[in-house]
Amino acid sequence: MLKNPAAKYRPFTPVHVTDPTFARTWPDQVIARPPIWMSTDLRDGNQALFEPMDAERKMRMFKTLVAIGFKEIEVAFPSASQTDFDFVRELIEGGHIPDDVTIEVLTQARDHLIRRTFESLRGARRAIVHLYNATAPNFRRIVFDTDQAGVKAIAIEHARLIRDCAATQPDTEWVFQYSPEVFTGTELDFAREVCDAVTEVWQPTPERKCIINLPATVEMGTPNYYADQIEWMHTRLARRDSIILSVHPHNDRGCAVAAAELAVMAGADRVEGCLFGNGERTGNVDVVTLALNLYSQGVDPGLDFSRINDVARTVEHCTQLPIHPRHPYVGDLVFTAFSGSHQDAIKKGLAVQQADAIWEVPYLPIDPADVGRTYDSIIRVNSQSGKGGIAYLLETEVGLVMPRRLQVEFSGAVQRITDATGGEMTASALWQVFSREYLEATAPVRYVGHHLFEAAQERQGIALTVDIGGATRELRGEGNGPIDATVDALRQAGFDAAVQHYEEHSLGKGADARAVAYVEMTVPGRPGATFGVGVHGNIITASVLAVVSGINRSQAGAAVPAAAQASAP
Ligand SMILES: CC(=O)SCCNC(=O)CCNC(=O)[C@H](O)C(C)(C)COP(=O)(O)OP(=O)(O)OC[C@H]1O[C@@H](n2cnc3c(N)ncnc32)[C@H](O)[C@@H]1OP(=O)(O)O
Ligand SMILES: CC(C)C(=O)C(=O)O
Ligand SMILES: [Mg+2]
Repeated sequence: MLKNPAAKYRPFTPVHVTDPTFARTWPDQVIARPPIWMSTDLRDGNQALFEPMDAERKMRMFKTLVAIGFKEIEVAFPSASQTDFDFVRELIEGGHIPDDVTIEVLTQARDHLIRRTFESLRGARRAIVHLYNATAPNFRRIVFDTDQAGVKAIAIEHARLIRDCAATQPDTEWVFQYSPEVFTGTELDFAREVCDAVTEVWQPTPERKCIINLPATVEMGTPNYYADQIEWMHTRLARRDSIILSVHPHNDRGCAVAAAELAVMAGADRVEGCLFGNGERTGNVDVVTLALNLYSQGVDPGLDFSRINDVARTVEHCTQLPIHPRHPYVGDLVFTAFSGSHQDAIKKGLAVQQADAIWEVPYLPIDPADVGRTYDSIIRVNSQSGKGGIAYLLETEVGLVMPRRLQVEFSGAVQRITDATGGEMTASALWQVFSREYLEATAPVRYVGHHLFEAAQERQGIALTVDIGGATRELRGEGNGPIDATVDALRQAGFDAAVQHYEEHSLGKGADARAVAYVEMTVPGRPGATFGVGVHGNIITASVLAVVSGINRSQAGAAVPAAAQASAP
């Protein structure tokens, strides 16, 4: 890279420098309704592929665009190839175009290409013929080897030919569209001069409008510059009431979505783009993001992405290009949170969100369900996660509703693993860790069985059979309930502890339902509390197991008590 890029690159010239009388109003505008959408997936998107779509892919893309709700679809550059020409014929002759959908085709400003274009459209009910020629200074000089008058003459001459060709096919309702290619790099007054000259030929009326499309063929400046250019044209074009003002942003600087939104605020009526931003180089503007941005503001975009994954798979099939996992609204990871505080907020948000209320779940700009995504993969657990995500996954996938302090305790165990492995943990991996940590600890005490009996003064008695260090022991205890009695029995073997908190709930439903019991225990002489967990088909057994689990966990690293050793055979 150059130390002094100014030696090679020119900065963009702001509109107010070339026209000091210009006073922008777009920053105060709010987009309250959608623009007219035009999909150019089958033209600009198609011309940018390693392998342009074949007939099957084109038809599949066309039907998908129709199903989404596009009413204007640029279907081909018919004079470019037989495939494109045949596709237009197939759409018309095969009756594939719904009455409320208008097809559009592109042509260069060259006689034989225009004539071939009209041939492809024979029999169409309604069609938009899109004429373009580059108007920017470097194109005038390098591509056309001409001056302003020369490129203006090309536009006028071929606008006339289009008008005349259309007159020979009067059964079709024609709409004309003109694009001064590389509008973003064209002197504004010259762009206006050429557009005015074209509309002078076409003589549009408020009832039969033509389309003037102002492409950011190459995105050259910040989106506010594009908005200024659009507002300048919007307020200065001749026959404005007879023009649908269209924009066509590309994404060279990564700002196409912003440019399109600001352009609509600046007076554009229509936006051309592609699904998920396919298109030349860095792509055309992503119409899906634009539409769902509107949706997230409470504005119906008029395009239906309620099955966005299906649309994504179709686009990937047709373009043979992958969609990035972080692509807005559609990427595999965009409704996923890895970091702990995000997971915690999402979990809390989802818990309180009412189905018919204003969406307020933190970190998720829209409800994933609205675009056919599920909550399943929202929360994932890795080394950046905290207790919230872990608890959410175990609750939704396994049915475990952990007490809050257990969540904190268990997240430490998970953290040690994710720190060591660096990887993600699925719900089933978390359950394995949980089982190992709480349910499978059998030392120093392994539960063998128990039976309850009534002790004196209506107290609960327990005969608890355990294995300690390989020796089977029967411990007897009493208490005001089974848990208290189990604690008492284990005390006989030297395992002293007190239960501070107890919770139990069912795991699963119906005949297969089991109970899960959580006990929080303290041990004399040891700081803090420890959890024990038991899972069993019988709720009492689950509680007894929870106490044994708590004893084992609280004994980790401690010497086996003398009472336990003394009585071992
Ligand atoms: C910004 C855009 O996306 S514009 C759309 C671009 N899309 C495509 O080009 C895809 C389809 N294109 C094609 O199949 C071919 O390029 C065709 C059929 C249009 C033309 O093919 P060819 O005649 O062989 O020309 P080629 O592909 O080399 O294009 C360059 C020629 O087009 C001319 N040209 C470029 N744009 C225009 C225009 N809008 N109007 C008139 N001529 C133009 C150039 O001056 C050049 O002419 P030259 O050969 O006399 O120097
Ligand atoms: C043909 C025109 C509209 C185009 O695709 C562009 O300028 O990007
Ligand atoms: Mg383009």
